[in-house]
Amino acid sequence: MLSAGKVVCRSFKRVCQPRFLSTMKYLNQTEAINVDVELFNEYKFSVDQLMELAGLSCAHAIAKCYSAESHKNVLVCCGPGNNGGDGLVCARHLALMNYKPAVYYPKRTDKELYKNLTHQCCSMGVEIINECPSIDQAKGQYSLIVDAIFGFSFKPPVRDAFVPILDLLKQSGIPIVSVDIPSGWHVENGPSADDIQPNLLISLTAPKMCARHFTGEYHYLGGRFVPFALQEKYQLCLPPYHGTDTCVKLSG
Ligand SMILES: NC(=O)C1=CN([C@@H]2O[C@H](COP(=O)(O)OP(=O)(O)OC[C@H]3O[C@@H](n4cnc5c(N)ncnc54)[C@H](O)[C@@H]3O)[C@@H](O)[C@H]2O)[C@H](O)CC1
Ligand SMILES: [K+]
Repeated sequence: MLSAGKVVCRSFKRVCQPRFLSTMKYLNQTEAINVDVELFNEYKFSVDQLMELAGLSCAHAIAKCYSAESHKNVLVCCGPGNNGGDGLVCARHLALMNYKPAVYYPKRTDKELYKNLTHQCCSMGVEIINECPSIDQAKGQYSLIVDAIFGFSFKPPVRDAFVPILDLLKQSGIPIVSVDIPSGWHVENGPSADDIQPNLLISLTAPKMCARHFTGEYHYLGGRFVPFALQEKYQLCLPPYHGTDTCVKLSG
């Protein structure tokens, strides 16, 4: 018999502790890529579908930690891959939730999906800035920075084009929200000494191994789209989402 507060993860043979932190799986880079590939190839999700849910869950996690009243002006930094796409979606939803996001998207991906996401942001009045702001400019204009630069496909070291924006994140002192992976961190081994230190980490699908090194204020899980059979196959032992929530607090 189970003691109070313990829960069997659906049909797993494992018992998860309250808040699931002790048994929840932290994926290595290959596992993260494999789950992603299965979602697309076996379950036939399109990238647009998952990106929309991922980006929406990020906007919701941000709203739970930083209100639009206290953190209205948000700089959303978008990288060249799907992590950057999550950032574009997140920016659009933040705008709908009464934040005033601005997007910095230095290496734009030449694909229809990314062009459409950028177009949607522009059409909804989200400012797209072309120059990396200086530290003083950023401090004067933004109270929150969303880091959607690199996700689970990042391979160190950071290439030159992204050094200025990562330096800004390291040096401005503005609270950082990292989408899935704190950019620049090794996906499995975590940060080196001078890497960014986000205040909020939003892991998507399931946390990656680097999240064990996260010491910031809030850790959330988003991307509520993983079919139960896939959760079982990878023994993810995810925490239960509450009601209709798109994200769930892991710590903070
Ligand atoms: N199933 C899911 O969990 C979903 C996750 N989503 C998000 O997608 C990213 C992973 O996306 P992917 O396109 O595979 O990779 P990245 O965004 O991490 O970036 C690839 C991009 O970055 C370039 N790059 C890699 N290393 C470097 C480097 N050292 N310097 C500069 N540039 C680098 C590379 O060339 C590519 O252009 C995941 O984390 C989630 O955020 C989906 O949105 C939904 C499904
Ligand atoms: K990121």
